[in-house]
Amino acid sequence: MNALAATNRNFKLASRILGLDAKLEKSLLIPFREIKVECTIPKDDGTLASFIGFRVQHDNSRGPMKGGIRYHPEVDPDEVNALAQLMTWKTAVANIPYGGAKGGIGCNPSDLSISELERLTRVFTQRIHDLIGIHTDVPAPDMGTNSQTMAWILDEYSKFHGHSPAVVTGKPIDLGGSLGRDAATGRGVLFATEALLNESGKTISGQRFVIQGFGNVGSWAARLISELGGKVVAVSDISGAIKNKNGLDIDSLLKHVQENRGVKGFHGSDAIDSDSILVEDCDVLIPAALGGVINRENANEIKAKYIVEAANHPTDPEADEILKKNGVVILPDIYANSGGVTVSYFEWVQNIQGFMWEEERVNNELKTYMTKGLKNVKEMCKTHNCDLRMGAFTLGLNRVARATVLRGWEA
Ligand SMILES: NC(=O)C1=CN([C@@H]2O[C@H](COP(=O)(O)OP(=O)(O)OC[C@H]3O[C@@H](n4cnc5c(N)ncnc54)[C@H](O)[C@@H]3O)[C@@H](O)[C@H]2O)C=CC1
Ligand SMILES: O=C(O)CCC(=O)C(=O)O
Repeated sequence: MNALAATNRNFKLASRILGLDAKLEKSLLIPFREIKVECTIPKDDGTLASFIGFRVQHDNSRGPMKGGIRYHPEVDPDEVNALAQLMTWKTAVANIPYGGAKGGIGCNPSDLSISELERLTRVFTQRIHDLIGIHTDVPAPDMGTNSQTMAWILDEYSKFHGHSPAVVTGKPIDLGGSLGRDAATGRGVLFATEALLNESGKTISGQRFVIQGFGNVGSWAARLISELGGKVVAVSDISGAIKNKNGLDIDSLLKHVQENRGVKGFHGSDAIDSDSILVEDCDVLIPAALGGVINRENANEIKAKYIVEAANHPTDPEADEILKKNGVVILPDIYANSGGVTVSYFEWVQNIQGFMWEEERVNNELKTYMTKGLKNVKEMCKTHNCDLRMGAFTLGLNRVARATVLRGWEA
């Protein structure tokens, strides 16, 4: 199922559970604004290359719209729409004062040089600069982008609007980034997993983890899990998949990835088929790469007892049903990966205050938000007798619906 159809389906299920009025439901579903821009750059060899950039601003009833920018060949309008909508529910689940947005450029960043990426980012920023802003829409990194990308956006935006560090988050520390933002999504995944396991008397240590994706989110999750004694038994990235049933040495793997640009060929492991990563034997499966990877084709083969959705929309609704029947517990994306946007919020607050927090404060506040988030989601599950995904969706929708109704529609 396509990402937007899947997201809309979850939205509608949650809306029915809450008994939302049909007109309010329609108003919440339609995005506030969809932007599509042409970005042409000269390549290093002098030839021209054209790309399409998107920014979908889904909802701003609870505050400025917030969400990452993705550089990936599969970026398309439906996917960006779905991701923007998910950001609206995610910021509401986290209870931070934002709405939702997402952007992206259909490109393969590994085919572009650093200077080509810089030109592309600057052209994209020129096209959208008057539609983003500190109190309107605040971008951040996502797949294929990083703190350097945010630095270029900050610089280009500031040419039009004056020095504006709070216009993006996830930027380098030297430009007003927050300590702890780089690790925040992975750390949030760790806190979420810990909170879930603790409910049944389990801890990270002693559990076996499989992680799909070894970029920002997957590698930080792996590092923090192994620091707490969790065994990461298999990981994959675009280069391939590897396994060691006794647990991978994550510190050595991080060095290997830096030197070889991928997990493939890591000496302390055996190579496995990339497609089999999701069905490897483990206690906790963490998808931390693309959307839609858990679907009706592989759901019945999944051996994990828990799935913690570090990626956005990794699980198709059809797979959700199969996994529920098989007793697999899923921590949904709009809660499980909210650590990134939560620390983005701390970064924005620090920029506005002009006061930098210690990393310990950032991490402690993040733990408080993640723990409270699960408690709030579970309360909704109890009230509406539903699973964790619907608990999170009803929590997010209810908060956004209340804000929308309170603001009213007077023209
Ligand atoms: N960066 C952030 O703060 C947040 C990211 N996310 C989500 O987490 C996921 C990962 O994002 P990042 O780590 O930031 O991206 P990244 O670009 O740093 O890393 C992506 C990783 O996925 C791997 N990958 C790509 N295609 C793959 C495939 N077909 N099979 C296996 N691995 C593949 C890449 O090789 C890389 O290791 C995305 O779904 C993103 O939307 C969610 C919340 C916040
Ligand atoms: O940090 C942010 O503002 C957004 C991160 C993001 O794109 C996401 O949570 O999917």
